[in-house]
Amino acid sequence: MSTSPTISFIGAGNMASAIIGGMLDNGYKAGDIWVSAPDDGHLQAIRKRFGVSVTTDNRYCTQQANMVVLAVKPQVMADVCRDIAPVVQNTRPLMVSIAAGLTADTLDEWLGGGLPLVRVMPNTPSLVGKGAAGLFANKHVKDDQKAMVQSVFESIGSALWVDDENLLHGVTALSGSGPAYFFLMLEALEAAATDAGIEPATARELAIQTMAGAAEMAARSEHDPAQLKRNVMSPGGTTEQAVNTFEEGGLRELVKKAYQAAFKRSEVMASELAGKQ
Ligand SMILES: NC(=O)C1=CN([C@@H]2O[C@H](COP(=O)(O)OP(=O)(O)OC[C@H]3O[C@@H](n4cnc5c(N)ncnc54)[C@H](OP(=O)(O)O)[C@@H]3O)[C@@H](O)[C@H]2O)C=CC1
Ligand SMILES: O=C(O)[C@@H]1CCC=N1
Repeated sequence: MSTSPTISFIGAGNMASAIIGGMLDNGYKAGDIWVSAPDDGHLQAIRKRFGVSVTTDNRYCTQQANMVVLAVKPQVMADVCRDIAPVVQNTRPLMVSIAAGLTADTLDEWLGGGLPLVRVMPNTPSLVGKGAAGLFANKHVKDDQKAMVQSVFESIGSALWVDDENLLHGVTALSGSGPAYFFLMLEALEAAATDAGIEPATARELAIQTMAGAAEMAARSEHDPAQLKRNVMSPGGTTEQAVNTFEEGGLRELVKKAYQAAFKRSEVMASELAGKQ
């Protein structure tokens, strides 16, 4: 990390906690991080857990920072942005939104206009340094500001830029929502193995280690996932039976439908919330 910006998070929920936890494990200092949210009890828990500075005052939190991360639900974003607009129009920090759906133009309008703004679609594995984030910069963002936000998200995983903002719908449906798809797979595998008599704790550990091992292999291997799958499928063996069952049950089509449902929801949120007063 070349610089040490002060970074303020507006919102202290699942995603802010995941990003902050990952940053602190990867070289960022608690003293450079501020967090604001309405519930002081919740904030005190965050302060104890991470040692960051906290306040219930979004404007005060915003004022401290070179980089302000908007980490509230899309539905409250308009009110939050309008409230801090006078501050950011004065201090002109780099604004970063991690909200699903909301476009850079909509956010910039709520913030009073003309601000450098990066939209990031991160995911919760950021907490363990294994995040995957897609990033889009509006036209006001300078190269050093791009480097600043990239440095934050690279400290907690992969950070890849897209040059067309519409592609963030596709990133949201892939890596933003994606951890939930794999958690669902873990739940289902664990349940099947437990039904077959394996102790729940044993089933969970074997399932998790298998998923982590498969992901690590896919990341490191020169082969594509299809080949890696074939390498497990001995002709006439057990895996073939399971994979055929998935294929006959329409797993690929189901995954595509699920992906498209998430994509569509991101688009709908963008257009519904753009008109919010
Ligand atoms: N969860 C995920 O996997 C991902 C989420 N996102 C995006 O991240 C954003 C946050 O999601 P997530 O962390 O899951 O949501 P959470 O509900 O966990 O957190 C929302 C936070 O916003 C705070 N908040 C509510 N109103 C205000 C306000 N007026 N001012 C300041 N803070 C406020 C809440 O405060 P309090 O603590 O007091 O209740 C809470 O801390 C969303 O926009 C979502 O689209 C993006 C990628 C992945
Ligand atoms: O479900 C959501 O809307 C957010 C965005 C991606 C992951 N969680």
